[in-house]
Parts: sequence; structure tokens; C-alpha cells
Amino acid sequence: MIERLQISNLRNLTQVNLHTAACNVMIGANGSGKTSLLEAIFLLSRGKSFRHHQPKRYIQHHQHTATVHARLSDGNTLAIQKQADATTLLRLNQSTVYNQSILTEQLPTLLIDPSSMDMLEQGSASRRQLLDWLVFHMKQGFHPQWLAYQRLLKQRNSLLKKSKHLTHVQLAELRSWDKGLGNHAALIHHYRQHVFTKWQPFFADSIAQLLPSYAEQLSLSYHAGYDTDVALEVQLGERLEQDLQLGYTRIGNHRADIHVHWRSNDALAANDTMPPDKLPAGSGSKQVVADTLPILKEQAANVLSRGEKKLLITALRLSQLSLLLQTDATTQANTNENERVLTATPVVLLDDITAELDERAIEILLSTLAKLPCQVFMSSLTADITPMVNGLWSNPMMFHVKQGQVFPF
Ligand SMILES: Nc1ncnc2c1ncn2[C@@H]1O[C@H](COP(=O)(O)OP(=O)(O)OP(=O)(O)O)[C@@H](O)[C@H]1O
Repeated sequence: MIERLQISNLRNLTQVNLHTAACNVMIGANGSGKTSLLEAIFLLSRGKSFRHHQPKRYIQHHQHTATVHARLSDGNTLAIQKQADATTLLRLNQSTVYNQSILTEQLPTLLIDPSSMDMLEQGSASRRQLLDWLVFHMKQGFHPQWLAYQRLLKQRNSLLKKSKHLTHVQLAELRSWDKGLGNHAALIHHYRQHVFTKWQPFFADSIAQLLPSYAEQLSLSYHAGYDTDVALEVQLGERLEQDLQLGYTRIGNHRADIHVHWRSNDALAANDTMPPDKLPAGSGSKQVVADTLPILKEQAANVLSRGEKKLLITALRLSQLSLLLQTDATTQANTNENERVLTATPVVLLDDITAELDERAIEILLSTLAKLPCQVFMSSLTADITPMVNGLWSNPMMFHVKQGQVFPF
């Protein structure tokens, strides 16, 4: 848990120095710096911002570096300094470290950002990251495999991009990379699938709480990014010509995805909710259709309303946290699945939830978080949320954020 947080020159936060508690509420007007404060914690944990990839966007104007420093309750200190050219300096207990994953492990950070609709609707990258966050924190062996896979993939893609016809030497090199990719792929898929299977019931629980009318109707599926019945190495060899034409590697773990599906409860229910223009052609009266209509299946994003999508995104994140925290440490230690035992307290960042979720959803979310051994930082435009927070946490800290300065409330 973060006990003390220091931020320098990150957006409008010139110098911030805070003592923090298990629950921290940042209250302030638009543009006061609330999200920047959450961004700082995320940056320390993940080495990147959730808003912009380029450091020059979040380093304070006219400054060369942005720094975030935290002292944790276990005595460890973590620091990150970002320069405008993206050079990163990382420190753990005054020693320089060269791997962001060391800080990530010390400070697991989960952003619950209901407005991030792109997670459901755009490319697969953010959904893959969602799954990989969980896999990273649950499987010790995942990250090294993933790094090695990324390295080989980068080499392969740069060769594919360079030339449409390979020399014998290049072909031999590519074959050896494909072998390596195949070995890493099998393990990465194994870790992802194992974690995914554990995640599903937690997701179902969160849906039952946050979107009860969709309980039993929403489900997750995992796609490996390639046909896992055949070794990736073999498939890469078979489709080399196509990859050469494309100039990149089309299949593999880097194309993995998770989908959220919606299905009708039964044909009759589906019939009742379907507008007439969506009924199958020639279906005649509703009764006739009820007998013949198949169970409907769709991507959830095509069915849910905007507000429901926010609840779904919240359920995805919350269920990950519940799984991570409720996985019994002894079970983990006793299994042979290369499990990582979570030693640090996860930090949950809630950005402007009062603007995004209705009161019932906020209450479910906060009461679930208050029962979990995690630390919470949340931002809000108004102090309306304070009675609920005071009822759920003992001694929460309220801060007033004003023009980049943070004061105890
Ligand atoms: N690189 C930068 N240097 C200095 N200030 C910046 C930089 N980038 C953004 N800002 C300013 O930082 C301020 C804080 O923004 P932030 O998004 O943290 O506010 P917020 O309190 O979360 O607002 P809202 O409630 O509207 O979401 C904004 O006024 C913005 O103009």
C-alpha cells in the first residue's frame, strides 16, 4: 500500500507530497489535476500513462522530466523519472533497476475507467492487455516468455517488412525464430488459458451484481490468436508467403483476444425483445417465430446500451481484482502451475466514477472494494460521494485538488 506519494512536474502537478490511506478521495473542479494524480500512480506502476504514450504530453510544460516517488507500507520505495525523449529511470530502494516489471510487481495497479469503451469496440490490443494484466500477476513465468516472444516477433516483422524474397541465409534465420516463437507461444497460451478459466466464474459473479438482468446472458471467450491444435512454428512456415506479402506476422499470441458475448435466454424471450425488422425474413406472427427462432448470439457491445457497457467494463476489471485477491496463497504455492503469489497490495484507481456510473453501481463497486484488501484512489468533481466512503472505510483521506495543488479536506 502506498503510504506516501510525491509527484513532480506531471501536467499541472508541480510538487505534490501526500500521506495516503487505504481509501483516498480526490475532489476538485474540472482541470484541477485529479486525473493527473491517478495518472502519476499508474505511471509509477506500469511505466506508461493511460492517457498518452508520449512523455512530452504529460511532462509539465517547460520542464524536462516528470517524477513520481512512493513509499510503501512494507518500507520499499519506488520511483520513476520520465524524460521528454522517453528515457526512463527506475529506482527500487535507491537502486537503479532496468525492468519496469519489478516496479509493477511491487505496485499492482488497476484502473477502473468505465468510459473506456474502446476496450469493447476497437482493436484487440486493450482486451489483450486486460487479460495479460491478470496473467502477469498470477503466473510467474508469463512475463519472461512474453518478452522473449515480443523480441523474436519484432525481428521477424522487420525482416518481412524489408524484403518479399528471402535469401537462404534469411530463410534459415527466420526458421530458427519461428521455432523460438512456437515454443514461447505454447507457454504463453497455456498461462493465458489457465488464468482465463479461473477468471470466468468471477466475471459471472460481477455481472450478477452489476448487471443482474444480464446474469447468465453475458459470457467471455478467449481466442489464442492461432490454431492451438497445430504448433505455431508449423503454421508460420505454412503461411510464410502470405506474411511476406503482408509484411508482418498475421497469426500468433500477439493476435490473442477476449470477447464478451451476449446470448438470449431462450427463443421466446429473444422474440419478445426483437424489433419486428430484426425478425427472420418470412417469420410471420410472433408466435410462429417463437417456435422456430434460434437462440440469439451477438457481441455484447452490439446489444448493450452505453450505460450498460460502462457497467460491463467495470465488471471486467472488478472481477479480475476479486480473482487476484481471493486466490488463496496456499493453493497458489502448492500448485505446479508457476503461480505468482501476490505479496503487494493492489492499488485501484477510479477516475470520476460519479460521472460515469449510477448510484446503485457506485455503491456495489465501492462496497466490493471496501471488502477487498486493496488500496483505492478515486477522483470526484463533488463531495457527494463522501458519506458513502465514510460509511465503507474507516479513516478515509479526503483531498481537495485545486489548480495542481492538493490539500487535506
Ligand atoms: N503537459 C502539461 N503541462 C502542464 N499542464 C498540463 C499539461 N497537460 C495537461 N495540463 C493541464 O493539467 C490540468 C489537469 O488536468 P486533469 O485531467 O488532471 O484534470 P481533472 O481534475 O482530472 O479534470 P476533469 O475533472 O475535467 O477530468 C488541465 O488543466 C490541463 O490543461
